[in-house]
Amino acid sequence: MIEVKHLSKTYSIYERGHTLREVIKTLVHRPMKEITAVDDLSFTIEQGEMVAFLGPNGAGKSTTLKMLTGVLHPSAGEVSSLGYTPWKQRREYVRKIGAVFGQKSQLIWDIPPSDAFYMNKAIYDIPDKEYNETLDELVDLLKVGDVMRKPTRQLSLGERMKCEFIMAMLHRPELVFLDEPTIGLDMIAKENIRHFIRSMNQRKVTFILTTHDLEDVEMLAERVMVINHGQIVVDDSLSGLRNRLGSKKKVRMTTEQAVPAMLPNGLRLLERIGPLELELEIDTDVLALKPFISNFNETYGIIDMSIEALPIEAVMKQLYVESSV
Ligand SMILES: Nc1ncnc2c1ncn2[C@@H]1O[C@H](COP(=O)(O)OP(=O)(O)OP(=O)(O)O)[C@@H](O)[C@H]1O
Repeated sequence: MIEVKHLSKTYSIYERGHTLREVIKTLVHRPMKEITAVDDLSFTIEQGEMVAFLGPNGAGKSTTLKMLTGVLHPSAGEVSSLGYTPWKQRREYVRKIGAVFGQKSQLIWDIPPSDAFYMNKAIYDIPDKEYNETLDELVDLLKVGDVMRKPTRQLSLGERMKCEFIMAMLHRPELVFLDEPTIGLDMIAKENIRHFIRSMNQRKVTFILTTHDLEDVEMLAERVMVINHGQIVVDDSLSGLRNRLGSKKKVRMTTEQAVPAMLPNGLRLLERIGPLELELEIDTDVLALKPFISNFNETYGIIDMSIEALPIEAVMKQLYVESSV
């Protein structure tokens, strides 16, 4: 469905001086500097996949998405998406794709979403029957029957985001790009939006998602692509990514006596919550759970304890750090 081969993007920017002397010098001669935002990316995405595109700030995610949506021309490489070269056949291509940007609205501030939907009907040339059926279905799924008739400016962020999704899905796109789709939403609104995305994905709509919200990733993604410095660091299933932590677990415990800062091999202090309460990371390949528990109980007296797998956040932190050196 999407085939990306050796995709690269280099931005040329003017270098600015730091000192007044340098700034004056650059008024006469402005030296150029090149920034490689995307560096030789190759991957394929099949129909019906739900892929999270992750990476630290400045990793090259937005630049990649802009090339995949056809907004930006690459410096090198090829993309075939739904049979189109996005930046060359943009007019035809945008009829097949949808996009929701958490930080950018596609609705019009002073008019109700229902009117904006009708404008999209005209833009995409959607036949009456198809439009009415799709709208009824989406309104029902997202429960925005009354909301969509109020001017957009009067809507809460959660209500507006639901309408943004309707706007993006009305022409029944096969492929949808989501950029931070749940940013700023409360827990209930996030869950509603995630539920909607999942139900569309069950109907074989392909989603490519970029987010810094790892809960979005845990709740939605099946495949995770991590990029840093414009290159793919990891391309794996969500469970495969979790397994990378393998034998590491998070232990939270309250003891009768304070645990000192110096810890045996295989243990790492994550957080000291109180004088007698702390969170540790244990690598069970180095230190097995059984001797760790009996040893700690004998020495410090365990009052309370919980052990759980490290969250995806820990994997990501490790990956970002490793790929930055
Ligand atoms: N229009 C531009 N001109 C020059 N440099 C740019 C431009 N857009 C992005 N960059 C640079 O390219 C690199 C990648 O930026 P990009 O916006 O793709 O990262 P990102 O992964 O989306 O980051 P974030 O998570 O912060 O949105 C950064 O170093 C950025 O400064």
